[in-house]
Amino acid sequence: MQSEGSTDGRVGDRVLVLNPVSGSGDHVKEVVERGTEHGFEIRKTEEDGDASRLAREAAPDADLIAAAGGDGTLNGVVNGLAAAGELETTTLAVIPAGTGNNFATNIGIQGIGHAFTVIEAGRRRSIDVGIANDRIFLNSCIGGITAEASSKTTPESKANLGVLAYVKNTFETMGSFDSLPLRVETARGPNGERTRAWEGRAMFVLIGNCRRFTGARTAQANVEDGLLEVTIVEDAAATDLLGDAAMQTLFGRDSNYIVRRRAPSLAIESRRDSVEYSLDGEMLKTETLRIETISRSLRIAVGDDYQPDPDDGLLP
Ligand SMILES: Nc1ncnc2c1ncn2[C@@H]1O[C@H](COP(=O)(O)OP(=O)(O)OP(=O)(O)O)[C@@H](O)[C@H]1O
Repeated sequence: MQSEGSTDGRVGDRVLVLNPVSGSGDHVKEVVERGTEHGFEIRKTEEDGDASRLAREAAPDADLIAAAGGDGTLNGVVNGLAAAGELETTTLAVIPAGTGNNFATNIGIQGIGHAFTVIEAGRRRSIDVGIANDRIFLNSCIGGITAEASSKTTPESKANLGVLAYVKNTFETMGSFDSLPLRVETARGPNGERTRAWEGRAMFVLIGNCRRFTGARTAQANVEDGLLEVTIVEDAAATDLLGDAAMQTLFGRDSNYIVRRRAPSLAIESRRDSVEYSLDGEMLKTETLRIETISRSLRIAVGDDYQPDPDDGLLP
């Protein structure tokens, strides 16, 4: 671990966890300069797992932890806060320095400079986080995406399409895709009684905490309602899934292949082998996945464009 901006070796009130290789890797100088100016102690990640470890170590003493990197770095930092038991007591700031920066966009943060303006002057909100088995996700948990496809997604494609890029990429890299025999049980009430079940062959299961995947009126879901947006993409072997138009058909509001639910918790069971899930881009392999939200549990600095209820005032 390298540390900059520290005067006495103790963790300061403000700690910035910096991934120096995320995105195109040209953000380091600006983040270090601005971070130091704003009183942050800077800790750079050196390998996988560092974002979580550094955040966990810093959380007991820090009031504010900033994550500079992409969605993966942010995911690590939030998991570190949770591991330290400081999810609700340490404020998180997001400095977008990744490829897609999906989460930063969702909370109204438009760039590195803007992130520091938000840190000093922006609102604080308490938002929901998702937990899949014992791991936290902020944006999404996606089943049916392989690590191979995830790693081959190009930066351009990620920036333009977000999660759809992963879906499209899976088809492009694999040629064909063996759908997953799954049972998905969603709960209706917050106390977890599972009331609805779907069973069949799914190509993908997408669980969104704060981002609408498709057919969306807005780019952001409600991140303070204690609900997850569940989208099951049923096997559609006959469809040509490679074109953008076909993707639109597949994900459009009226598609026959899509099952949509909103639920505070759910369980996904594989009827065959383990399934690979992507949690904000970080992979997890398991046969059974239990997912729930912890409502309004993460205190976070948000930009002016962030809307607590993005549907408010829109026609149904
Ligand atoms: N110093 C480092 N050298 C190499 N890899 C690193 C280093 N620090 C972190 N990593 C790796 O970076 C990955 C996280 O990257 P991150 O998701 O933040 O950026 P990105 O992929 O460019 O952006 P996005 O997820 O927004 O598309 C983690 O898998 C982690 O293992």
